[in-house]
Amino acid sequence: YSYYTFIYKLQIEVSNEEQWKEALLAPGLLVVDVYQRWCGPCKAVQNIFRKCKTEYGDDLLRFAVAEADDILELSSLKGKCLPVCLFYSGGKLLSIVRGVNGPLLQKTILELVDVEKKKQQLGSKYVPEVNHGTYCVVIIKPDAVAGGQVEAIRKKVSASHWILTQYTGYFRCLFWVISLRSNYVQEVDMGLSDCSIEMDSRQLAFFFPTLNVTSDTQAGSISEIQKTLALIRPSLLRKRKDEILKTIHDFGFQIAMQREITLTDEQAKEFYKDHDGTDYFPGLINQMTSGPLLALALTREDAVLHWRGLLGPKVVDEAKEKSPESLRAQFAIDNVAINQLHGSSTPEEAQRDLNKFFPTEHTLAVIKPDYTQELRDSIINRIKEAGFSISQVTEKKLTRDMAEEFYKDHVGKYFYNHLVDYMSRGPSVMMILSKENAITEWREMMGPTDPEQAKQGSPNCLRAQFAKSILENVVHGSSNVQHAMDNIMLIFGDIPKQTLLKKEK
Ligand SMILES: Nc1ncnc2c1ncn2[C@@H]1O[C@H](COP(=O)(O)OP(=O)(O)OP(=O)(O)O)[C@@H](O)[C@H]1O
Repeated sequence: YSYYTFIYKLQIEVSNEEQWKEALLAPGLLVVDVYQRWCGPCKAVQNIFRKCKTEYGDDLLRFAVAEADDILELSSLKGKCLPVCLFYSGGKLLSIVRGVNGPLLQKTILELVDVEKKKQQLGSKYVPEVNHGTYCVVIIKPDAVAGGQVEAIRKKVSASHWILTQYTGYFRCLFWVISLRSNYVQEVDMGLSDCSIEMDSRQLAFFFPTLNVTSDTQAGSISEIQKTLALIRPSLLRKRKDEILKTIHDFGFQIAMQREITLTDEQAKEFYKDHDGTDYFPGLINQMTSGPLLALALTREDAVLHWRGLLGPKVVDEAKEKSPESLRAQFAIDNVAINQLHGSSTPEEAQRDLNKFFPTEHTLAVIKPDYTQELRDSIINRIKEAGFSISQVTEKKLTRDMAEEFYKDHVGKYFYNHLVDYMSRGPSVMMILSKENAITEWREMMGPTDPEQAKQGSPNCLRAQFAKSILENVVHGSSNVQHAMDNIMLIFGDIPKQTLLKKEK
């Protein structure tokens, strides 16, 4: 097309890719009526366009007609031209209006021309306004979740003008709320038959009862943080450990706990006892015991469903064929028929799985003498906030004999007598803390022995914040399972031992 046709004709005709590119690059708003050969361009919309041109007409508003068959980008509209009008600026699709809807066409043109004017006036200072009122619910159906298509769908959403603001799991579906990044209505074509998108306030209210659609999109409350168990099987762990850990991280999971472990035949059979008798059972057990595997406790919102969604089909060949993007396809190991990644199927199963690989541990925590009531309460609050349960608690003054026994490993050190004096001069708070990984996590909360070193390396730890000196360093924690058992016995005697053993079962 030429400058002259543009001036004299209301709509330029675009009939090949070159013209399409040229039309998209020109400045201002481009309104394209997409038609199909058998019905021709829509006469009714031309009247509306002419009216708009006279009313708002300036060189920021251009019209075109294009045949769906001629242009690759428009080919998805074949059979759907009712008519369909597309609105472009700077080569980007901004909005779609279907059908001869005069008021909507006029309103859309007016709003978008207005945006073009602002862009022209403000240049690089122009910031698009965000319309918080436009929300959609995306339902990702079970087949798509199980088929490992979640990530492909997420990419499509974020490549468009939509932002994922909330998500939740329900039955075996994922529900997302997406909201518009920009100021106009736009349809999203996910190009996936498994994904239905609907705009319906009843759905929103049902699945996201706390969503406040008038609030800032980022402030919407994200669903609960969950934990799930992921297993990286021995062959993958040997060959591509760093890569799979990076991928897990990239997908927004935190690794709350990890443990490398070589399972015995018995342990593997117990873990997969529901699969006993299947033809793949011997291969699975063989693979599970062929070396160390890595057990991970992964956390993020809806961790269980998200991790399952990424894994894809269980059978490696099926994963490769149907969901090549899925992790089981991406991280398949040559000549190994068993998939390399496990994930719990439900939150209940996740809890059971996690307990197997990260059993509840008990540790002895002590708030050392001279604490104030306020300090005691604030340390106990921190303990609870960190997710420990306090299985037993007592306040008691150690006798000198008990203090000597408690710190017997330090006999002969220059600070030993001072330490025994300090520990026996007033009451201490003695607690049994229970949690997976309790020993390590409580020691991390305490921080290094010397508060000066603690202030440098971990300023939020208890010793950095409350310790007076390396000797009077506020808190104690067992250093290993044996110490924990010995000291719990020393302080609490026989009864809790039985309680603890019962809990461990
Ligand atoms: N160099 C030192 N000078 C003075 N006191 C020390 C010194 N090193 C350790 N202590 C005291 O002895 C306690 C036991 O020392 P240890 O090396 O076991 O440290 P910890 O395991 O960090 O502390 P805890 O056993 O009390 O949990 C310390 O908490 C501290 O009260």
